[in-house]
Amino acid sequence: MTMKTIWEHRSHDGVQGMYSHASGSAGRDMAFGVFVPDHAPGATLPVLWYLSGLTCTAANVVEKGEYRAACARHGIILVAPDTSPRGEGVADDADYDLGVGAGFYVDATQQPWAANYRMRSYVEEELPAIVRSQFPADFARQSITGHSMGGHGALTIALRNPQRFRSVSAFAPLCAPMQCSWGEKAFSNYLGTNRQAWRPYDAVALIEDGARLSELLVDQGTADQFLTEQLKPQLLHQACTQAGIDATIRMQEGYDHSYFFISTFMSDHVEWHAARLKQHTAHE
Ligand SMILES: N[C@@H](CCC(=O)N[C@@H](CS)C(=O)NCC(=O)O)C(=O)O
Repeated sequence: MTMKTIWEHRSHDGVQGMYSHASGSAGRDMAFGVFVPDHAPGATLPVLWYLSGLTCTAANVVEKGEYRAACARHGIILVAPDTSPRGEGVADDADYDLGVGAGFYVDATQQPWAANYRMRSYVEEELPAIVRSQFPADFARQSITGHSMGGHGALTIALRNPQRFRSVSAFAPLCAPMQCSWGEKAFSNYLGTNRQAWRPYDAVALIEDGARLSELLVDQGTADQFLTEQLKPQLLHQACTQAGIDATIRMQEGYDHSYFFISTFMSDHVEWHAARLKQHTAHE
């Protein structure tokens, strides 16, 4: 496996880089961002995964997420994957909510998507192996967060892999994609019409089916234009209450769906994860 450095810049007492590699899951080169705070020679640092939303590349959060000062303060590596395969020959759609920029963190089973749209395998398996081999990452200490479609990705990946992540949070996540038009459109195209096959990709359905976390943190703007039709935090709240999951869902007055909202609460999230990443567990 060869990783290429696209660029690196010193920033906030660390190095922000953009890298790429030939991905087996996506069948194309995939770019991803990594911020590594300064650290002692030989030391390894905990990892926070950040999954992005519709229309994003790995660059949006790197440019507008404002996470570096908090990550440097807490000694946390942040990894930002792309949201879909892209490039010549990759299936696409004219709409922004399907195809390139809209991978939904699923492994597609339907044509024409199945060949390249394997973002579940990419984010859960392939990219972690690369990060582990190329960066000073302590994989015993991982947390995950994301925005919108990426918040859906973070919640569902954490619910499916509770032993792997110390903590999960999200900014304006799609809480129940099976119950909104973005999710229904994506899942019927990528996964087919059998809704049972959608359930491993829906946070509320996963909780209804028995997946458990001890806690989660969500920030949601009240002026978010997608709140009512797509995001539906009340469904996550209900599911968590019934399942005994300690869900902190903070409605933030006047904030919209943009990176102006995300960057406002980013340091809160990094700090929340840092507190959990620093705790010692029984097997340490
Ligand atoms: N393009 C869509 C909105 C897509 C959108 O808001 N994407 C969010 C994630 S769901 C985003 O982060 N966009 C990129 C950015 O703001 O940098 C529209 O016109 O309604």
